Amino acid sequence: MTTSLRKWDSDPVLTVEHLTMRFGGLVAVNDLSFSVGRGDITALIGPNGAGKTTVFNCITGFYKPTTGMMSMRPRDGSVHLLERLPDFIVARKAKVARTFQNIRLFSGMTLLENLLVAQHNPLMIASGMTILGVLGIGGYKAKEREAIERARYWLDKIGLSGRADDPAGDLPYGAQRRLEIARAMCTGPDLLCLDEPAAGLNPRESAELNSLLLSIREQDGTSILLIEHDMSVVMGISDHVVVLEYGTKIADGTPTETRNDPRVIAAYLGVDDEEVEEIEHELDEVTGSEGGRA
Ligand SMILES: Nc1ncnc2c1ncn2[C@@H]1O[C@H](COP(=O)(O)OP(=O)(O)OP(=O)(O)O)[C@@H](O)[C@H]1O
Repeated sequence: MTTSLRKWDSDPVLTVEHLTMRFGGLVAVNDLSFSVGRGDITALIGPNGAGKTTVFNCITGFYKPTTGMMSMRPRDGSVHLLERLPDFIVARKAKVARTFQNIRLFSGMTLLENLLVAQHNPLMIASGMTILGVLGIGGYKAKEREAIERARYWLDKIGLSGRADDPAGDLPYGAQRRLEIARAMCTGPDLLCLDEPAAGLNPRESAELNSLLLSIREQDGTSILLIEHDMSVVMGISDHVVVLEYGTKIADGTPTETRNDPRVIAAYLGVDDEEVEEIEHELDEVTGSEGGRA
């Protein structure tokens, strides 16, 4: 990818500037700035405790950051400063959806019901919160039909149409993960934030996940920000990788650039600062030159 194609510079959907999050004396995220390109798959990676989930919690309004600014620009041309919004407005107006590290489906509800619950807000608004909605007067019936169609579209896309009426809790683990992504997509987001979507998946499920995320990017035009430890997912499908260590950004670039960055290698191998130069030297020998790394 050449510099001119870096969407995160030329057309960012999300810009995070000088984000800091402190918990008492602990600085979980330290003066972090990065952008997510519109239509890109961006991976936020780093060792355990690096601050990745905290960044997600700030973006999605679960935490109010200590300092910093996060601007979200959905396709409708609006601009939203996420640090000023409560979480339900982040989802509804700024069009940011998320999944969590631990699956949070309604396991007793059917697959279809899980996808309809995600669309509860627009349905309530269409009902006018009145008896008219219950009677099917006004736009409620049409909105309800749209919600069912959207749910069926996503069930089809994740390959689970045949199980629409089964309880979500009966699905195998990998299918539950896909259902969570479908549920987030039913809210019509411009930015989909996924917290370790490949955790616990076997290689076949991991490959299915990669295809699903690529098709979300290509067919639905939704930008994706994902936290992931599975390097086959990160390196296989990402356009852009941002690396954190102890809350601080240590690398930001294409997958190839970050994979070969000595600071990233050092962070993952857990080596000391002095050893980074040695690794840098070894990498130069392998790649032939400084420029060969990118
Ligand atoms: N609500 C909280 N209160 C206090 N400390 C917190 C809170 N949330 C996170 N932390 C601390 O902030 C640091 C970053 O945690 P975070 O969960 O963001 O890391 P992570 O990179 O997502 O880790 P992992 O890959 O293990 O999920 C850790 O030291 C964690 O203990």
